[in-house]
Amino acid sequence: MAHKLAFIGFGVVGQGLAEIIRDKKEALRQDEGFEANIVAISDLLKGSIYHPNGLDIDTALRVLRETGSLENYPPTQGLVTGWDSLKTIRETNADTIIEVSYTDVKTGQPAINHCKAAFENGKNVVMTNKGPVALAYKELSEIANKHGVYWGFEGTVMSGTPALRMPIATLAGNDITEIRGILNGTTNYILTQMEIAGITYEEALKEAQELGYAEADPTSDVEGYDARYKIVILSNYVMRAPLTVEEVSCKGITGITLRDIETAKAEGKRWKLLAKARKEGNKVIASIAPEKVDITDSLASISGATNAITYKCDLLGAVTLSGAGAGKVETGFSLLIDLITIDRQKQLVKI
Ligand SMILES: NC(=O)C1=CN([C@@H]2O[C@H](COP(=O)(O)OP(=O)(O)OC[C@H]3O[C@@H](n4cnc5c(N)ncnc54)[C@H](OP(=O)(O)O)[C@@H]3O)[C@@H](O)[C@H]2O)C=CC1
Ligand SMILES: N[C@@H](CC=O)C(=O)O
Repeated sequence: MAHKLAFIGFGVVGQGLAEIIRDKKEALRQDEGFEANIVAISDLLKGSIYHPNGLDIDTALRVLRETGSLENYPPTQGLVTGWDSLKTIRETNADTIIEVSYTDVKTGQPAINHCKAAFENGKNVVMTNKGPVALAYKELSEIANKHGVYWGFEGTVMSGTPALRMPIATLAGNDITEIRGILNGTTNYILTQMEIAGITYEEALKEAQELGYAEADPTSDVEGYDARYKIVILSNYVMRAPLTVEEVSCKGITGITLRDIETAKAEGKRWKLLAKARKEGNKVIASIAPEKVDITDSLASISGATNAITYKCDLLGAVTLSGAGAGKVETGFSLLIDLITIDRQKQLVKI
């Protein structure tokens, strides 16, 4: 049966998923038996539309592109406009909420309340918003379990690259004792462009924003807060070890100048914003900080918005995964794989 989707937020990532569903509709139906009907979109400034029978994706994207407001969608019998996020979550006929609003680095709100409202109304949530997972993982997963619904958040770490699903599914049985990686696409893009293209920090940041990599407030990227959320998610979900945001020391890349980059280059080194977590007994020690890594270090060659992560496993040794860390289609894909997972789990239940 087709998923009925309601989008909360319709910026870069939301539109990325909508385009994938539109463009790969036939292939997804044939190859995966996957079908999705977008019934609602609720966005803070771009407006809100709901039709219980479904919206035409192409029309919604075109109307938004041409007029700036979803509410200029052609009026049809049954079309509702103006519902806010909570009303959309509670009162539409959607079975799954796509939560792609801003990540709030202090409170995680209103996305935490969006998740609660969805779960309490028997709806699945798939999201790329990191706040709820970093700040309320235990509480929200308990509520989701209690209501028998699915909570997917693959895209919260390394966009569509399976940084969460891969270790949980295929490294199961290992104790992951250490994680080291580049977990923010914007800062890696900035550092790469400063070195390779010789452009300034400000120019590189502007490019990262134009390419859809940066957070709505890029302070989160450049001060390391985004990577801090991601290492907290990895610790709680992948290492199964409690870690809070306050316990992670955090330094960003704002102090790094073109001159620092040139000096590192002359020394055979390269600046990278590294995220690290290491188990020590029952505790995890974690940090976010820029480091000059040797050019021979496997992370030195990770460039642009690409990210990489090494999991140190007790049975398998070090396993490294690299791939997209940000981007419209890449992160849209992370939502798609969570939706496909819902279908696969339903199939398993049937068997
Ligand atoms: N871009 C990327 O590569 C990645 C992003 N993410 C995460 O995915 C999420 C979405 O990112 P992205 O699409 O790039 O961000 P954008 O800023 O492009 O889009 C976010 C959208 O959410 C809307 N919004 C904010 N608050 C609310 C609310 N309360 N109710 C309804 N809509 C709301 C905004 O509305 P408006 O602008 O109209 O005010 C905006 O359209 C973020 O949490 C981000 O951290 C995760 C991985 C990668
Ligand atoms: N702003 C983030 C987006 C993905 O999480 C980044 O640049 O990595």
